[in-house]
Amino acid sequence: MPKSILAVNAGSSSVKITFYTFDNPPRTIVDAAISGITAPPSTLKYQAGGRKHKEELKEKLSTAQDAFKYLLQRCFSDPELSEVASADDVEYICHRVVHGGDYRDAVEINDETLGHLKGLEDLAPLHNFSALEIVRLCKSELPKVRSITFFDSSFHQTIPEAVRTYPINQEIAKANGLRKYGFHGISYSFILRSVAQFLNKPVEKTNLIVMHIGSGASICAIKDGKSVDTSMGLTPLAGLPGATRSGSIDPSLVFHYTNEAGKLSPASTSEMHISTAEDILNKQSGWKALTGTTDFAQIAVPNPPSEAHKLAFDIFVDRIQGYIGSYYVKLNGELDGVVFAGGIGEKSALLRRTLVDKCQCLGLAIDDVANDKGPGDEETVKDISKGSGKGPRVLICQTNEQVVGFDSFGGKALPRFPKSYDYMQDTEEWAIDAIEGDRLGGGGGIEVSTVVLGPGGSADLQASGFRQ
Ligand SMILES: Nc1ncnc2c1ncn2[C@@H]1O[C@H](COP(=O)(O)OP(=O)(O)O)[C@@H](O)[C@H]1O
Ligand SMILES: CC(=O)OP(=O)(O)O
Ligand SMILES: [Mg+2]
Repeated sequence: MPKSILAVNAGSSSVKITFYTFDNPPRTIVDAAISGITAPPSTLKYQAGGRKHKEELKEKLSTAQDAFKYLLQRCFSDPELSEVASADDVEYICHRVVHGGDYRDAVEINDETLGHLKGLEDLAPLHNFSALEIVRLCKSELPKVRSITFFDSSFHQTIPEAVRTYPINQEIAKANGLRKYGFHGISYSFILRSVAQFLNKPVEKTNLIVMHIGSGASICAIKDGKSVDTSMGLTPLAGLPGATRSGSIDPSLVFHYTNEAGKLSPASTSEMHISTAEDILNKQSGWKALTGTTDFAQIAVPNPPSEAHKLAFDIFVDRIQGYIGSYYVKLNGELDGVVFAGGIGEKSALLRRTLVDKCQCLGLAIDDVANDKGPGDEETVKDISKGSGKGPRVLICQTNEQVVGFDSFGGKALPRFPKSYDYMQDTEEWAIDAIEGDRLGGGGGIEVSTVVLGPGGSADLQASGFRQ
């Protein structure tokens, strides 16, 4: 029986896994997620074929590793899932890792790469630690399955030097890797391809301002298909506020907030170190600190339940508006579209309308009916602009961080795809572009093997190829 690909997305409080077939396009075999790991009881969502299931779990799952083991067992023991009955049915495990440091491409896990990634753990403690715990678990307990890590930061390697450099002592900055990295890149890469295809434009001629706004929120300026700036920085804390994150603040604020700022937080473990300041700004700020809820659906309502809820909404709108203005100028006003994505971006019609109204001077306008309706289940990109096509489009994109792009896995042949380049001739133009693209590190004489997982219906393998 052909083997499957397992995609894993370990967040700070949730773990999501999806098994895909190797078909073209790939079929989702099963989608399973556990949320609320840090705030029990945990909730399981499970979807396989036509079966959908949600339950509160009695089991105490306090770490991402526990949640991953539980999910894996649940899938392997499902009698209706003959395709994934054990680890023998899995060829690759593709992990979303938020911080990839200087890695431009996805990497296969071995002792060397794992050692390097361990060195980055402290830079994204809320994210990398849980992802790498799962990578380590896979390495020890599923040793025959190859693990490949895909980085949120890779997409932003194109950010120019003046944008990514902090004006601090450069020797110290270089020695410690202190620069802007940017995150949510797996999502931005999916959105870029989906939107370019939707607008019928080549990726490398597409200019967008994209918002990935969920419980972690960021915004990205994309010029000619490349990230030129993004709001997150050295860590995912910078930029926009989020469910529990402050976003950008005056850095000296922490020393006025508490004189314990530099001490280790009680949340630290022997392997994971978080300072008190990091803990406060990452986990005890944002909507939660302002309103008591981390659920933006309770904040983005026409009649907010309190002044604090209204303030939280206004703060978010203000910060996003500031970035849109700045990025519009950075893109020289040459903008194809403004894209809303992520849990809030995809679901909050109120936030979209408020923001677009505030950005009217840039030529943005929204169609209220289309905006209120939002995208259908199968609609990856939806145009909600008003007017006949003049001015930048206002779009919603239902992003997908599970469908990681193998396109950046340059320089290594994936044995499951020993197909010739011909295999791709009938695929979408953009997929071929991606194979040819410079981010692949491909080109004359270098062996490149690529599987581009991209948009289109239910999110999908668009092409696979192999080139000498
Ligand atoms: N209808 C809605 N209006 C506003 N926010 C919403 C709505 N539905 C969900 N959300 C918010 O989306 C966020 C989750 O976004 P998501 O991108 O899925 O999260 P994560 O960053 O955890 O991956 C939560 O803050 C949730 O409250
Ligand atoms: C990078 C980041 O903030 O990720 P998430 O939105 O999943 O927390
Ligand atoms: Mg997210």
